[in-house]
Amino acid sequence: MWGEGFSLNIALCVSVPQGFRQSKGLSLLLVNSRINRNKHTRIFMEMQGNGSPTTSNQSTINIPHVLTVAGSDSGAGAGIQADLKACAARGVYCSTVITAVTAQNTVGVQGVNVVPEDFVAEQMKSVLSDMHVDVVKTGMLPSIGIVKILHQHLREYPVRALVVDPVMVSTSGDVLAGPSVLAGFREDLLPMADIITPNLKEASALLDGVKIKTVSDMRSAAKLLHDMGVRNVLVKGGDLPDSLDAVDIFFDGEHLYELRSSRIKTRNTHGTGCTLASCIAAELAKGASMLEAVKVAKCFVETALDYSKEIFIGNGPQGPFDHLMKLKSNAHNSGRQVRFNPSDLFLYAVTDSGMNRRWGHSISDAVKAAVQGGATIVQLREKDIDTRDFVEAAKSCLQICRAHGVPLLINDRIDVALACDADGVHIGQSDMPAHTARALLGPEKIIGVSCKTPEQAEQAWIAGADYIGCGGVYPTNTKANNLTVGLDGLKTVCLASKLPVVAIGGIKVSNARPVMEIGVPNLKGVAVVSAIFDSECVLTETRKLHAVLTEATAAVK
Ligand SMILES: Cc1ncc(COP(=O)(O)OP(=O)(O)O)c(N)n1
Ligand SMILES: Cc1nc(C(=O)O)sc1CCOP(=O)(O)O
Ligand SMILES: [Mg+2]
Repeated sequence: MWGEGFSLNIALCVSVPQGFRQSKGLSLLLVNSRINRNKHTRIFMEMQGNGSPTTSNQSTINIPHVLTVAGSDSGAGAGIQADLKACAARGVYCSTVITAVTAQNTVGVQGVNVVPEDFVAEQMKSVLSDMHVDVVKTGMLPSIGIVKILHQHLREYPVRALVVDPVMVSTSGDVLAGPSVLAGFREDLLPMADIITPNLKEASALLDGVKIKTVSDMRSAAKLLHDMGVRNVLVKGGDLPDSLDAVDIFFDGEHLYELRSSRIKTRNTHGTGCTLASCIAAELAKGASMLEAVKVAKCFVETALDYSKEIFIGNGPQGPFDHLMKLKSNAHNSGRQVRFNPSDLFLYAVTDSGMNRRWGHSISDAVKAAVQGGATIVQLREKDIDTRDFVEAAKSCLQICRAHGVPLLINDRIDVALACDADGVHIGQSDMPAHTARALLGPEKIIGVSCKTPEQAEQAWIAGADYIGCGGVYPTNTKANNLTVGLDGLKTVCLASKLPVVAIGGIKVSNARPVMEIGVPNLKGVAVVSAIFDSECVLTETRKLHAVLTEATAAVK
């Protein structure tokens, strides 16, 4: 509370992304924290009773924040309640502006009570004038007046992104926003929105009743909606007749992406639209790119539907699903704020038990030295170790990596990754298929796939991988019978890949530079085994390689 005798902490973001508001008159000090991976490091400035700010060293975690502007669903499957659960499941704070209160259950909507416009405005002001909101997500906007109020507030309090779910008709077929609101969407919200996520009926309504019956119609609709001023469009094809897959079309103004996932057979689909949009907002708030946010959101919804396909709540035709089931069944706290940052691939250290034995290093000592020397990601590639020992070694390495904010991946062994709650896995073309690994690990974990061709890179992307490893760039003795693709092969794969790439195979201090100099932006770094682990002093060798990579990267820029 403000006032005499009270001490108040005001947290300020140090790295202020584009569009973020900054409080006036308070200076910013950078507190560097590698653990706080989304860089929203904060400092506290204590406002004493006399109002004069004094700095303290206290640093806090800035939880990414989504504000949802939507209607309440008494059955809690959709609306504000779904948004809150989705954001909680994605580790994001969610504040709420309630636009309408609906009496609703699994049968349908029994009543709607629209909140007076003045009071919607008051809620918006309360949140936006006080809290640091990263992303606003909209759901049910029942009147054009409310759309206008939202538009005014977003102009006054700009946020980093606006996600618009143009809710018009409930899944039960009840009207939640009449045709008069369409004008508000077209004139005010779409030109401001970073993404709009209509289903087929909503896309059709926004496009004056145009018929959308096929994937090809969805593609045209996405382009037409983009022409209305919105930066990205996701047309959801859940209602597409005769489709075995759930097909969505994503258009970013340049590329059209067909995002397919398997259709989960369940009655519990109430609230999937709200959840998807909230998940997109949550991922954007955490710093993801739009395509990445959409892919994670789709994967989250698919996983949540799958996990809750047998639950039974209510007696109507459409039940809610459980957003937190995945969390409950996998109740680890990963301690990582951001799931994957491609720049983590910069210096990728891959362990080898033979080399560690040769030099008398334990796995965890070797990993510690690599991380201290500047490794930005670690993979445990232990081909000849008992599973029990592997899990134990992985747990100790995880502690080391977490302390340095470095992700730890497990090679080949999804079971070991799950057992120790590693940050992800790396798998090859003959290991478990990437889409199966994704289904087992859920949307949070990092998945890397070895690829030697553009086709494999495309498959990895479709399967939901986060990055690809491409090699052998040079001949290597570490992996038997490995095909060398060379620098040219690496470049071809990088150019074709929609995912970030790390180069691997025979890379060392003396030849790393030409790899980084191939000049393709999605080549993010090199993965090495012998260059650092086949040595007495892993720390020194890692430092040397880090220096070479840093120099080469600076030269390329
Ligand atoms: C980063 C990275 N890239 C490629 C590989 C090779 O994986 P894979 O083809 O499955 O071969 P093994 O390493 O399992 O022998 C990798 N491990 N890491
Ligand atoms: C594990 C691995 N995968 C490769 C691939 O081409 O996919 S090459 C490789 C071995 C890399 O070891 P070093 O750095 O000692 O050459
Ligand atoms: Mg493998």
